[in-house]
Amino acid sequence: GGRPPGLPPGPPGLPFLGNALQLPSKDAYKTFTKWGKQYGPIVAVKVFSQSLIIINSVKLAADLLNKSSSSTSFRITRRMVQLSGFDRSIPHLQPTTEFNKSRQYTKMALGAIEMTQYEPEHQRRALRLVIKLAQNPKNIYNEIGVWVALGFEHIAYGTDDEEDASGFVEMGRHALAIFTAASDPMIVWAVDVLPFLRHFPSWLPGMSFKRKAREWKRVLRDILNKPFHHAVRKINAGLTSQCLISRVAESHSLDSLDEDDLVILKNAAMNIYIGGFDTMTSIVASFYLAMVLHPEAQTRGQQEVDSVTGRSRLPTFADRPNLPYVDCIMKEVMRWAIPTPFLFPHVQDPTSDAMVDGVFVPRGSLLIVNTGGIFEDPKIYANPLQFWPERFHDKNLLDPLSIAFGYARRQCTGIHFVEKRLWITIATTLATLNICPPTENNSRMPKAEWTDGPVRLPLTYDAKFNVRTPALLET
Ligand code: HEM
Repeated sequence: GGRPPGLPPGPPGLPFLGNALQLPSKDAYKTFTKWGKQYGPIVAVKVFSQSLIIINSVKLAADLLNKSSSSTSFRITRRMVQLSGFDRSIPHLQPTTEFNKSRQYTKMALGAIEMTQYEPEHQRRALRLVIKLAQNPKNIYNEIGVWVALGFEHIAYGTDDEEDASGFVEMGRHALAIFTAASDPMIVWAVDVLPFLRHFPSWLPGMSFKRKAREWKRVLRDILNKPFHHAVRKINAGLTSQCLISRVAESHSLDSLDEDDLVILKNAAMNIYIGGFDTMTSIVASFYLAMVLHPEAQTRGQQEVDSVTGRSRLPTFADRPNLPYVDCIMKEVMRWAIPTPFLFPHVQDPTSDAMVDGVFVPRGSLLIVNTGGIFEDPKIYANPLQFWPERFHDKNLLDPLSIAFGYARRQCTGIHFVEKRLWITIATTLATLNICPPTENNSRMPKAEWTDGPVRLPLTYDAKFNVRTPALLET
């Protein structure tokens, strides 16, 4: 059939399959950028019967996802997500009352005010990471990953680091791996394409998804319940520090929640706990990678921090107005190494088509913002592949943090957390460490390369973390 008027242009596809065979299996955002150059800032492709609208323009993204957010905040329904029970976690909830409630809960722990009250804890935890890296530079990823996980465990469930003997970090990682496999828009499970398969018994060939879904459900049940009950036991014994569960206990009393509210609360806590594992590990690891590769930026950052602290104390949030270059580094890391190069697709209301800025958006289309492509657009950022924090002295330049976290009512619930935790981690690192290549002769210089997928991480690399201000690490 012909294209409806107003449907954006795009690569021609095959009958039935549409553009399925052209869908990139690697570096999707680079293919989206290439299509953008070829067909314009908005591109339509079809995979089987599913329309994808790829947005390569900041203005169109805002018009579609902010201004028209009441009809563009849906999510795609994935069978594996439903079968395994992850459909009640925020990224997959449709914009319903449950969705609003769940986001309301996460705000009680991650809101702007809560994150400001949490500043002393952000400072303590940034210092803890720096000490860990100085002590054990052999396994950067593991140190950062465990540090990230324990940080969220504290915010969601009020646990102290020592308590992780309970194994919640491993449990969280396992649950996140499952969530990712079930949700990855580039992985097509047979049951997603041919939904009737779910009615077949699991012992038939090709039905392994059923067994998988059952196994995943068990993991999900543990991650929803075990840390939650641990928190409740501690609250009842009067032992917890402030966390999501304790805040809810104070404001509503946990006993007053009905069965359904309890499920919503457990899912919200779980979303706080594992929602930021990969993105946060990615951005922190990319910051250290940038420092290894760009000693000039590192030195400039260290000089700025030293000029404010006199090397006699650690930086604090009160210093932020006097540390503009630290802000530049944060923005540049987010731009250069965006963990989520194409957001998490929104979906146009499955019951109605839309016309936005003269663009026809068929009902149920996947709306994919190519953030990674926008961050590498030379018309916005000169020499985009270069890591160069100084570019952000220009106050008119698009702030990457203003679009990296997505749009309107689906905007990332972790945004205030990241803005605080990442900033203080950068400032504390500059104050205390020299990050160097792993060998003197630069023979094992890390590369600026990332894994593929909806959340990308820098490829593993080695670095040296030399302490430059030992007195500041003595706590
Ligand atoms: C550098 C770090 C992070 C980046 C780049 C990031 C990015 C994103 C993006 C692009 C989305 C999709 C927004 C949209 O659909 O418009 C998202 C959603 C989400 N993020 Fe983050 N995120 C980060 C950290 C975190 C953290 C720390 C948490 C929690 C502690 C978190 C929890 C969530 C949740 C629950 C959603 C789903 C929101 C919804 O569907 O309504 N993220 N994030």
